[in-house]
Amino acid sequence: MSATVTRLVEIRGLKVAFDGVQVLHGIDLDIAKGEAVGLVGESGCGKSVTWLAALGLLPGKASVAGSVKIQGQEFLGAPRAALEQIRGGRVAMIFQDPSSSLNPVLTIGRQIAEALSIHRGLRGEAAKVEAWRLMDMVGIPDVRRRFDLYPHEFSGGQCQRLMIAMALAGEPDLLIADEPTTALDATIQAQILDLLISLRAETGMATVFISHDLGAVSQVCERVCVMYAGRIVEEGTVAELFADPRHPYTRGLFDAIPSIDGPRQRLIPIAGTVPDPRRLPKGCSFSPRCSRAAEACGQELPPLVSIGRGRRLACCRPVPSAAITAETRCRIAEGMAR
Ligand SMILES: Nc1ncnc2c1ncn2[C@@H]1O[C@H](COP(=O)(O)OP(=O)(O)OP(=O)(O)O)[C@@H](O)[C@H]1O
Repeated sequence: MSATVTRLVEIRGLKVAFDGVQVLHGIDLDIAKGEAVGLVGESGCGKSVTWLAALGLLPGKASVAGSVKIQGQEFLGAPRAALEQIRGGRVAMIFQDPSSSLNPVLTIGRQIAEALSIHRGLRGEAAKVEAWRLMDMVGIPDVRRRFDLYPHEFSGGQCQRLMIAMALAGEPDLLIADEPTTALDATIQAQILDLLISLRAETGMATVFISHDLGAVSQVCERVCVMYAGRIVEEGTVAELFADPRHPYTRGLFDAIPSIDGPRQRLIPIAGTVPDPRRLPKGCSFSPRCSRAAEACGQELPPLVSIGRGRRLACCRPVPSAAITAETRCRIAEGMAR
């Protein structure tokens, strides 16, 4: 975990339930200033809910407990006005489908200018000039003309760039990018990843990158948290985790990366599916799918414990370090290089 002095976000014991069904079981997570952290795991593991809960964006039926401090200020249960001031300002979030977040009946320029007015008090010509600068910064060509276009006049990749421009309007300390490239084709995905990397270098903002794609995470992030069934099960720097994944689930995610090397290497999907939060198995939630599970794994829930500086693991029978096969290493290297 990061030193207190550089801590931007401190999440402790974050729990979420919908209609009495618990989907998040006590997340502890720190983000340091300027750091890029990836959250990976299969669909339904709780990656999005973690951040929607942290930012007070879940629907009213959700019950949320724990503590979320951003720059030392408690976020959970804070008055609505305080939340709104921080959201979109010091903390911004972008989503998978930019077209659903952009207003189709307002020009792009007006939407960015509005964000600048709310978060930085800019109006008129000053807002326009700053909007041009932001559009240019995210790689939109011919910004003066395009300022007056509507969202449908931009491609999917450009709409994601524009969403990022709007997110930057509040000069955020933290950008949460929830599957920002999933809806885009491979070439555009790579361009958006490059953009996120260069913007972080330029602005110094911290980034949380939520993704199924371990390769993309390795490009954008320094640290990764692997989530399963509403819990963090493994955490480490990209270098450590990719060289030595200890949780059988993390290892399974690596084995399930499609190989670009054709049929010579088989993709090995993780057997079974993420459990329904209403019917979580006893003990370790991953144990019914785990090839290493022993009897004890179905009895006791392994706590998330530190196994080294910045490294955490929740597993009774971790993969021995030496057990990573050459084939898995090859997949990992391919994933990182992509
Ligand atoms: N509004 C909601 N009402 C009820 N259950 C919800 C709601 N939002 C999320 N959930 C449940 O919470 C759990 C975690 O969902 P979440 O969206 O965080 O998963 P995820 O890991 O982000 O998956 P994906 O990659 O598909 O977005 C899932 O079981 C999901 O069905």
